[in-house]
Amino acid sequence: ERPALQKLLELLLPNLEQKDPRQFFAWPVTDSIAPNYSSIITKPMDFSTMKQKIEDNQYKTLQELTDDFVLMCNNAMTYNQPDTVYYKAAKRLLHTGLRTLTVDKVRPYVP
Ligand SMILES: NC(=O)c1ccc2nc(N)sc2c1
Repeated sequence: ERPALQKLLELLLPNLEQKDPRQFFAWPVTDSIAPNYSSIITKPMDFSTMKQKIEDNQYKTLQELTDDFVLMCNNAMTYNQPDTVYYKAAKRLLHTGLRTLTVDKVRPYVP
């Protein structure tokens, strides 16, 4: 049986993945493409892992998925230097992705 939250997350994830057209965040980063990655980044995260966690019903709230999304972006801004395509893509993804995940609480709706 698929809980309502799981269905919502299955709808949201593709929207976030589309914001990463170069698929820098699609799969776990390997030490072969990123030297010493596993010794620098203690909690790796990527979209394929997030998808598996959704399917395994491991997210109990939207905030938990949001936390993994932020972790994924911050990892890239930790490992990669600011002048790299990876850092710049992570910074942009973080901001555009958070708009999708965060209902706009700043300006309450005035009917
Ligand atoms: N998500 C990342 O931090 C990331 C992704 C891909 C990639 N390819 C490299 N040669 S370094 C690198 C870092």
